[in-house]
Amino acid sequence: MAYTISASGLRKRYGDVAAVDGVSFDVEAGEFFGILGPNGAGKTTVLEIVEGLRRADGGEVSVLGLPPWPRNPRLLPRIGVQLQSSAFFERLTAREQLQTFGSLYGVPAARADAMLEMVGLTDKAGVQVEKLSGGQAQRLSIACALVHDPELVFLDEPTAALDPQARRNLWDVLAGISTEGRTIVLTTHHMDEAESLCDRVAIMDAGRILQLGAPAALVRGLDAPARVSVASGTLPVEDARALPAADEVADDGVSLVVSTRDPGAVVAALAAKDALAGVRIGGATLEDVFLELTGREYRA
Ligand SMILES: Nc1ncnc2c1ncn2[C@@H]1O[C@H](COP(=O)(O)OP(=O)(O)OP(=O)(O)O)[C@@H](O)[C@H]1O
Repeated sequence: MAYTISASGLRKRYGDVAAVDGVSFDVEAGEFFGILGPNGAGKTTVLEIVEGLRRADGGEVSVLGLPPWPRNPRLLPRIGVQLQSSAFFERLTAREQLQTFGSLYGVPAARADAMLEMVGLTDKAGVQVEKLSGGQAQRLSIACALVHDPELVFLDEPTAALDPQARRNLWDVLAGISTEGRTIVLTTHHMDEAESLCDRVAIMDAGRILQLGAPAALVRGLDAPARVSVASGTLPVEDARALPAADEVADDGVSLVVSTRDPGAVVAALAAKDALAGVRIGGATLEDVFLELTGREYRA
């Protein structure tokens, strides 16, 4: 099968730092693919190599069947790139900014308004870019990356520095653009973002891919216990330890948390004791996968 992106054995070194240390992955057409990892993991460097912005020291990469390096003009109309720091013309309005980008690709000026609507910025069409909020500017930069209707889109930490609500709004936009067979590659250091948006994720750390797969498959592969929590003081810790199917119990003064492989049995036993105040049940997450892989807390 012809992959939209095929990378094998990519390497890039900056002085003593092996920023990318043998990275291989394939992305299928129409996939929403995430590269997930903490700061400095090498995500941006991988993306830049694939985009044709940076030359690898070693390895092979093909994008839409073509080598991206040396910079390949035939690829440019087919890919959209949203960089971490967007270079806007600050005095232009949001609409003018999009029209300017679009004109580089021969896109009709009218498309600017359709793009503004897609990212929820119609009411900001006449506002100068320098007056947009961080979240609005991020949405505009995504619209700029999409103005020429590329079949493959790269988004480098599109929700960085956004508040939780703006992040959620942007997730809706990103889920929306992942249609019509478009392929999206996104880097993020938010586990929940990758879990919610991506068909498959590559978890990177220190220049390597540690694990690659569908988020749910990675989490299921862990076979990690679920956590049932109730408000602290709802029942004594000793009683919680005696519950059927309780593996571990911890009480931090706010919540009493029972780790278990059988959350149904724990909840039923708590119900029988009338001890369900503030009950919550949580399964393992990608964060647990990262912890398992690296033996340490995730450092975003
Ligand atoms: N132009 C450069 N010159 C020297 N070192 C660099 C350069 N770009 C990146 N590095 C180093 O390479 C490593 C990987 O950086 P990279 O930006 O690819 O990571 P990242 O996962 O994208 O991080 P972040 O989440 O902070 O963007 C880091 O140690 C970084 O300091």
